[in-house]
Amino acid sequence: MDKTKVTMEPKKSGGGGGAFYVPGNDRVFYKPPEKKSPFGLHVFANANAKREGYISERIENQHDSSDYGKDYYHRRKSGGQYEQDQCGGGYGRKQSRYEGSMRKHGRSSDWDDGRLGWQDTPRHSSYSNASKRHQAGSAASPWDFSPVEIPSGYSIKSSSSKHGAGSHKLTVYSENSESFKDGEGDKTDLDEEHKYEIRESMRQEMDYNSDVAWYDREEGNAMFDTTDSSSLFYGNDASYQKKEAELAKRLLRRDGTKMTVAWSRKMSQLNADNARWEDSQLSRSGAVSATKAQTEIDDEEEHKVTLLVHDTNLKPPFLNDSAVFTKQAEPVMPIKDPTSDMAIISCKGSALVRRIHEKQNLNKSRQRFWELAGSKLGEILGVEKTAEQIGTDTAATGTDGEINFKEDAKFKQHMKNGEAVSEFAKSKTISQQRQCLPIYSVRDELLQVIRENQVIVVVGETGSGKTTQLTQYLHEDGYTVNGIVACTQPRRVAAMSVAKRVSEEMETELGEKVGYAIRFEDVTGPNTIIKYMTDGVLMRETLRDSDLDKYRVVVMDEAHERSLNTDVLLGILKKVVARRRDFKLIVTSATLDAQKFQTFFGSAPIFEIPGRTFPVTINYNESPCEDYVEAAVKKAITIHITSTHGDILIFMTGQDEIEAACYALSERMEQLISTSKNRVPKLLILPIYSQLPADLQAKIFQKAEDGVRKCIVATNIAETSLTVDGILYVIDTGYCKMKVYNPKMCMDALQVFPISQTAANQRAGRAGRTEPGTCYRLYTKNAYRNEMLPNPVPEIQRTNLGCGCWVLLTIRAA
Ligand SMILES: Nc1ncnc2c1ncn2[C@@H]1O[C@H](COP(=O)(O)OP(=O)(O)OP(=O)(O)O)[C@@H](O)[C@H]1O
Repeated sequence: MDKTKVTMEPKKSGGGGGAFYVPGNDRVFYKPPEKKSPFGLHVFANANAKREGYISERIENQHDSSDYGKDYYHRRKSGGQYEQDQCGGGYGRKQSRYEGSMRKHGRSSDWDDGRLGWQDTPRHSSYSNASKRHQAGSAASPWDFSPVEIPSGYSIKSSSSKHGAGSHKLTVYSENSESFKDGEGDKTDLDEEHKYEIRESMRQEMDYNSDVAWYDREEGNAMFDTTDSSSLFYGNDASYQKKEAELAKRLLRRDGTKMTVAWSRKMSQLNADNARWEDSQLSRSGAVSATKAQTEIDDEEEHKVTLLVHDTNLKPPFLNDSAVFTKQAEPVMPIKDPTSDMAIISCKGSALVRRIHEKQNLNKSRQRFWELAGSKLGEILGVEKTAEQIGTDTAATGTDGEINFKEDAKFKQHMKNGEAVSEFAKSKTISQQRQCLPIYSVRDELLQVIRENQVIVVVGETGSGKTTQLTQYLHEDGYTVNGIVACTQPRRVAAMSVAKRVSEEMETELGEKVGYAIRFEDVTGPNTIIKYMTDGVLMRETLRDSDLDKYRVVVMDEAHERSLNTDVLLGILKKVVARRRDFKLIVTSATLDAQKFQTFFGSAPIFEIPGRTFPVTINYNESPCEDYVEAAVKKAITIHITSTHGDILIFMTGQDEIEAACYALSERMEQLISTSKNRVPKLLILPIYSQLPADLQAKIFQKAEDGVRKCIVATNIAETSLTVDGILYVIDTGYCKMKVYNPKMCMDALQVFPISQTAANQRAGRAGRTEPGTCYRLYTKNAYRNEMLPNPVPEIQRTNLGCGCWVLLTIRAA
């Protein structure tokens, strides 16, 4: 008989764990202080004891352990059914179920073949695996019966080392065991021996496990549902198989394949997230006051670090409601009368724009739906990209595959030499054209005033030659011998186009004697003596060189626009003028509001340029128009049909309106061509706004084909300094977008407002530059006089000054 005697002794070592001592092998096994084990004696014993009414009997006899042992052994001997159930039935099944995990730990021996009754508690890892599996389906613990008070912690000694290290076990003999077939004497001896062994071992193990169960239950752990008769250790085979099937089903995907560990984790995470969301919803709704706190901390949790960031110190003061940084609670509205027709119409916006947007969005989504090229489906079906799509994709990509986002913003490569369109330009040489300008008649007086004064304010009508001629006169008068003559413009397109024109007049390459510098593009060289630039670029240069040493004269053009950069620059240049005696400043303005500049610079002389190149006829609407975009489109079509020649320039407020107007124009032209019996001349529709790529912006300066009329739809970037040869008609809607700072929201907002009278005159001035022109104002004369401000509200009064202040602080620090 292969028998191992096991005796139990009180624990020698402290702590919750115990030592397994195997005599003859002198090997001590540490038993970890586990709280529970589904494989140990306690479970087996408790489950069966409950079935047999053993526990109640045991409680009755707990003061007489020998009797209890006897009773137990007696029943073992006589209760055949019981023995069979334990050794060959229920437990056999249980053992086979967990065989894998046990063998993993090298416990394979003869007691592992299912014949033997029970075995010691598995190691921690197999325990934890099993517990994890059962927690999913179990609601209560098998230790849920009343616990018995017993001393905790015992060590177990094995009386035999026959099975080698690690094969210690408690043995219960089965009926078909060899020992039972031996003689009666042997049997009696064995009975006596096992009476003690079983009584002690059973009691100690059960006591230990009951103790564990007691503490475990207190902690809220539940491994097995004692109320569930189909629980694992109750031996209900059908329900066990059902649970197995459920578990297997849960580990399968919908397509029948097995779940990977990652997927299973994902599912668990998803379930956990859902549960957390439900908890938060419940607590928010007030249905529960708090959720149960997690008391168990697993290994992963231990490694997690929770960072608590207190935002009280990080919150910037301007986000703190208590700090007030402005005394002005209301935004400064650049509007004369908020109840006027124009103000109300500007708030309502254009109905045509809304209609077209809806239509375009619908078309776009349809187009996207059918557009297979470039998509995955397109690749599968072999749909190739069109040349246009490839061009768009690779336009900004350089030879090495790098993306150059600034490439599109460069004007120089797109600007071709201007071809004359008007009779004025065609019939006269450039020098003759220059001599026709109003400024030419006052050239000498002007130069004399400049020689005598350090700061001069020059006022003149649109097209009188301030921008293009003044710089050349200064060059001719010797101001470029030891310095550069700079001319600032509020807008990039103006700086670029004027530089181009002056380089043509001076018969030099753009970038040589005459150049321009705008954001992302510096077309100047070492020989540059006349430099056009945006006011923003000059302001940046003052950060590097506060005295602007390389400049001899600075012409601040279109100062009446009162952009933020212009106003800041005026302040900076005033100091430069004070520091440098050789420096000259000329401020040009299209309005008679020049006294302000005069005063600012300490009674600087104002020089007026009389007259204009060509007259401009102004036409007003008889009544206010509700939809100015619709009215502008109609007016353009009317001009196109009724007039013989001359290009059209329409002013809109922004990109969305421009796109809508271009769409409506092309749609109506198509209708016109298809319905008209007479031949309708072509209309070339050209949008221009600041966000448009430079190549498309440059198109407005190119001559259209013969017999084709250009119709430019622009924002106010075409309002000043721009000369497009051939423009005879200007359609002025009377509105523009302006940035206004809202102190309540602490943000700038871009809103549509009626323009000022000065701006209206500037718009009209885009016609009549190379031949007499007409301006159609889509508002009444009364509105011009009473609903428009005479001058625009300076940007410095209506926008956020954060950026300007930074610049000034930087200059002061430099
Ligand atoms: N690209 C061009 N093609 C043809 N003529 C041009 C061109 N640019 C300027 N001119 C001529 O030069 C004139 C003066 O233009 P300039 O821009 O200097 O006037 P301005 O007084 O600055 O006007 P504004 O204040 O409106 O900018 C124009 O009226 C026009 O006759």
